[in-house]
Amino acid sequence: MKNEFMIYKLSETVKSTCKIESELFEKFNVKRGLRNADHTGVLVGLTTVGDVLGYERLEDGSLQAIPGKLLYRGIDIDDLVHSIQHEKRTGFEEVIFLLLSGYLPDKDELKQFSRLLNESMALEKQTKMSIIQLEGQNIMNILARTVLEMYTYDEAPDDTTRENLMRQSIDLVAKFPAIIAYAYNILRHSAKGQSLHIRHPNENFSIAENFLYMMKGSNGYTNLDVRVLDLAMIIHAEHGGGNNSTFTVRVTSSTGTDTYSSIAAGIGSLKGPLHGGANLQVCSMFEHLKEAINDWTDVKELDTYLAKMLNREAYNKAGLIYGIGHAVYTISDPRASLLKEMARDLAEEKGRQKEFEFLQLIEERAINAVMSRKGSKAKKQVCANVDLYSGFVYEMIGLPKEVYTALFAMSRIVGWCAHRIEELNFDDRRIIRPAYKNIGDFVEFVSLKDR
Ligand SMILES: CC(=O)SCCNC(=O)CCNC(=O)[C@H](O)C(C)(C)COP(=O)(O)OP(=O)(O)OC[C@H]1O[C@@H](n2cnc3c(N)ncnc32)[C@H](O)[C@@H]1OP(=O)(O)O
Ligand SMILES: O=C([O-])CC(=O)C(=O)O
Repeated sequence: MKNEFMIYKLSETVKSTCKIESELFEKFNVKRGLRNADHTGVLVGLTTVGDVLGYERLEDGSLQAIPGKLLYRGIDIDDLVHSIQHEKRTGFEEVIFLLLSGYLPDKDELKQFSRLLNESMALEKQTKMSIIQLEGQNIMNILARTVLEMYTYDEAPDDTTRENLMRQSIDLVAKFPAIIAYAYNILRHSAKGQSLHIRHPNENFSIAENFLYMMKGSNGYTNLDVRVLDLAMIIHAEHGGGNNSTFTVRVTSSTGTDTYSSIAAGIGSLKGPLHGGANLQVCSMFEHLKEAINDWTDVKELDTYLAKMLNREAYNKAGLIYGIGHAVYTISDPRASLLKEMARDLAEEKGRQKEFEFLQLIEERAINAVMSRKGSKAKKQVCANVDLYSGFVYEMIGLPKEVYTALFAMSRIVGWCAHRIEELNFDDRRIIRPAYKNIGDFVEFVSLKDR
């Protein structure tokens, strides 16, 4: 038997071994996707890091949809972003401080903390060499592998004391930009034959500026690009304990494993097209719709096409419209609204209003398409999520699509670390270990000679 046939034969068995009747989930009261019947999440933990609000529970137990709110250590991100924007400065460093420590730094603390971050940004020679050797296509996989390798260069990799966790967290947050920028430059060099630049991070730059500098060199970006990237990073930094990647970090942390193993698992989760990888999916979908729709203002033409997409007849036949829908948010995702504001302003500046307006129309008609498809059975309102406008914003500041999901990781590493520290430091903590009911039959063992 050829190896291919053996693989085919084994994979055919999956048809029956993975078949689980839908009714059984209800019969055994299984919360599919850890979700209650009304689509709200099953409560599995308590946190003080972030809060994600999309609905209110009324006294009679029913749900009331509300405009989305996101709090970082109790502070509304709308307020954080708007005040930093108003002051025309960068603020990611103070958000890192806030999320890791629980309070906003004063001027001296921020200065010292920023210096500590800057001093930790450069990569070890060995790490640089192994990124060069990897030269892979997917930067998320290179990031995960590099993080796992950082274990080797850490003198106390398995130490889970508070101080060591904080040191490792700061180190990871500081090093992600260089890992991602180097991985991209090596990819560009090997895949597109362009000159290879490995720029040393500048100790006087913010994280956002350092990333742009390491990606593109000092003449490759403007002050506005730095501020836009900084705000986008603030917006993506944290999203409660229940989002798939943070929960993955909390689940793995609950075993007491090392920081690098746990963060690499979070990166793997974030890469998925239903989670952080959706920002890349939105870009491909937007490119596709720009081609497929003749008149970008024709609502009927777009509606017909979106209905085909939901019917699995068009685009990638997944039946999804990327950048739409959220497990918690109903009326709006506050981050999508902030990114949309940024996209509108940038589009005006860069003369790309037509594309912005088309994306905005896609948002409106896609929400309508998903809701109409559900009709009276719709349990929940859908809205645009954080991934709908982020890629368009990144593209307008000249960043290549290969780094979009990695940029999400470059921000969310902060939330992951804050949650890991919490998971390992509250009293009465316990390994996370839910249950799966086995619905298979009991089978008698048959010895090899009798099979
Ligand atoms: C950073 C982030 O992770 S943000 C999310 C990024 N992901 C995407 O943009 C991918 C597209 N969106 C989706 O797949 C989903 O909306 C998710 C995965 C984000 C959330 O999924 P869920 O929590 O299961 O959504 P929710 O419970 O609100 O589902 C409501 C219904 O609308 C449907 N729906 C929700 N979003 C979409 C969508 N974008 N396209 C088609 N149908 C959708 C769901 O299939 C569900 O149908 P069902 O009741 O028959 O199961
Ligand atoms: O909360 C979620 O399920 C996904 C999300 O938006 C995020 O992690 O930013």
